[in-house]
Amino acid sequence: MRLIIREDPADVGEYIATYICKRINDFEPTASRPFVLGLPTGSSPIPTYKKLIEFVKAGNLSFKHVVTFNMDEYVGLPRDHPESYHTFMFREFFSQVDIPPSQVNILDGNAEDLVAECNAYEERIKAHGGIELFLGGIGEDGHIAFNEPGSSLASRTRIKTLAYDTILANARFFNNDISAVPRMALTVGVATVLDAREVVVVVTGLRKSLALSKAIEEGVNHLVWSFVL
Ligand SMILES: N[C@@H]1[C@@H](O)[C@H](O)[C@@H](COP(=O)(O)O)O[C@@H]1O
Repeated sequence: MRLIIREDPADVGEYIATYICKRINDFEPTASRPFVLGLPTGSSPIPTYKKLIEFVKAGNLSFKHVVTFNMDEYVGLPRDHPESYHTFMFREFFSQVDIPPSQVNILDGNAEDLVAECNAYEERIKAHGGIELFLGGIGEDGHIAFNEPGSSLASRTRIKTLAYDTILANARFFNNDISAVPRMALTVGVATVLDAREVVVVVTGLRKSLALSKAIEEGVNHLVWSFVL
């Protein structure tokens, strides 16, 4: 694991976006050999998305041959709800870069059979040869994607009930109305993330300092995310 410290969220975004840009360009993706990129939602990756958009607009990066897999999605929230992760991703990123929508993969939290949806997602990742680089964020309680504390390190894409702390933290996106926050989500598992050839986790803000210190200073642990990364 490498810990890279930058001055503020904008610098973090610039560093990560520059890194992802280089990884994609060095990979020289084509239609038959696309770059497979895992992506998160949340406020932490927004500066990275902003920079990546700038690189695309400046002609230094293209998502034409990139296939993306998002980490998670709420269960039962309409796809066009302003806080669904579908809406978030298209608003903050996909609509502003040249990625063909057919190359975007996001879990469907309204699928009739949620278990089948999760299993099919794992299969789709496998069919693409696995994820080259998984960008992730963490919650204040140390979760990655929606793998709440206690999630198995061997976990795969599945349905998860959100921890109360996560519901509280995410209420800020639902007019601070706790009852409006979905109780369940579909999420890639810890093992799904770890299978990626490279994982980059963006951690910004004082609220994440305890989770980060545990990741850096303590051992591998299923109670606080990705300590394995
Ligand atoms: N499921 C998402 C996580 O994937 C994300 O990492 C976390 C942190 O969000 P933020 O970056 O806004 O702190 O929020 C949600 O719980």
